[in-house]
Amino acid sequence: MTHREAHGGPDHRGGEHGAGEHGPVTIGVAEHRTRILDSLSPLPAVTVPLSLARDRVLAADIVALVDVPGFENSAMDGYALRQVDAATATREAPVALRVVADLPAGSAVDPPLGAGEAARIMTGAPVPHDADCIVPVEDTDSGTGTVLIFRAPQPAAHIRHAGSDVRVGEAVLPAGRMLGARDLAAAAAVGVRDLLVHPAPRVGVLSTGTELRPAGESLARGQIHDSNSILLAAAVAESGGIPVQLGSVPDDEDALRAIFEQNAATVDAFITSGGVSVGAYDVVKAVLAPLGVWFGPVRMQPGKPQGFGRWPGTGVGTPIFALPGNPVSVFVSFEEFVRPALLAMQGRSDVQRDAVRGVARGIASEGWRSPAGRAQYMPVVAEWHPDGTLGVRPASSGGSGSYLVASLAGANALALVPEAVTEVREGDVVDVTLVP
Ligand SMILES: Nc1nc2c(c(=O)[nH]1)N[C@H]1C(S)=C(S)[C@@H](COP(=O)(O)OP(=O)(O)OC[C@H]3O[C@@H](n4cnc5c(N)ncnc54)[C@H](O)[C@@H]3O)O[C@H]1N2
Ligand code: MOO
Repeated sequence: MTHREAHGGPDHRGGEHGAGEHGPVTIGVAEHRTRILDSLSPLPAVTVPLSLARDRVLAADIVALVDVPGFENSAMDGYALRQVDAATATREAPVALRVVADLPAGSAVDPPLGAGEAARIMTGAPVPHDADCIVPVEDTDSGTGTVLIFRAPQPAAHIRHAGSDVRVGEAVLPAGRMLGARDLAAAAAVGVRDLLVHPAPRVGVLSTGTELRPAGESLARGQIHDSNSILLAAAVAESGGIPVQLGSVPDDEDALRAIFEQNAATVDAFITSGGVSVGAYDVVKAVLAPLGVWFGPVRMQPGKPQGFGRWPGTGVGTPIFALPGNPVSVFVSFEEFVRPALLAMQGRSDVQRDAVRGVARGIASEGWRSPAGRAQYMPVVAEWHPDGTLGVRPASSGGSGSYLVASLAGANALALVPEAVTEVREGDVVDVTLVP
């Protein structure tokens, strides 16, 4: 089956200085993200115990401090013996050997074995130097004084050799790796206790708006529940950061300034929402723009008004992501700018999610519209169809409306409609990013 690419309308405008519907639009999504990433470095590495290293990124290569296995040991519960002593053994004509030692895992004993002698041995116990094979207990009568061997062993059977997994000094984990369960197990096995990693960024999350009330509180006319700080804190945690809830401030410049001042020394970044557009009460912009924080429209929908810069302080200052107030805009902005930035601060190089190809399906015949000259991020439901294609349809009949916060929860992906494309029709192919 072939599908059309989603297509541009006659009025499409792209390019560095294309115009959106509401005045000049001068910067694209990729350029804004690149500027952010270029201005950030991984947080200085710290030493942590293995128990605190999961999901952290290694800042230095790990090499083995010990051989793994550290010594020749048995792969089976059974008997350690000399292979020549049991070379003729069959079930009909078993070989009898004298059991001269009993070796559980952890035993330090190295019993001498003479001709016709065996040691009972458990999985993981060191193989006596005089033995050259293990006979599994299933091939014996399990005797403790004398044992009958029912099957001739192969040379070196069931022995795990020292260093056969990794040798002292060999590379085990490279710097830059995000540590998962298997990595931590490997580090522990090769003798490492503490690791040098990039720490989790502490991220101050702040909502702005006099209309905001905490979740669950009753609302007077004009008031809404603050959902952005809830979304952002959870998204920070999902991205490996430590959210620090700084609450919500009314549209008051002094109150906002005080929050930045009080917290700049103890967080690695701030994320604000609201107050960045062109309204009369856009306090975030009012407080930060004079300090050199960049504000401007990005060619995207939703998420057009963006700010990024630093709160001045020690060193280069504390990065601030000033996101627009609309909840869907907040989510899309986090995905496109903040998440990559937080991953980069953690030392990750793979900071963007992979896109997959989807096919617009089950959408009204007129399709969905996308603004000319802005990349559209449409919250969609993406699901596999029996023909093997990934079907994609908007999660809400309201499309990419940036206030549709409840419907956003029903999406499992964002469809990316390029700047030049003004309409997506049934059957069109679109890029899709699956989101948590
Ligand atoms: N004349 C213009 N008006 C607007 C423009 C424009 O270009 N010209 N852009 C629109 C776009 S696009 C967006 S996005 C918003 C961004 O505005 P702000 O960042 O200044 O955000 P606010 O005005 O403070 O809030 C917008 C919207 O979001 C709601 N909100 C705010 N904070 C929260 C929160 N914590 N939880 C839930 N909802 C929140 C707020 O009540 C507003 O409804 O500007 C457009 N206007
Ligand atoms: O760009 Mo605004 O973020 O659409 O609602």
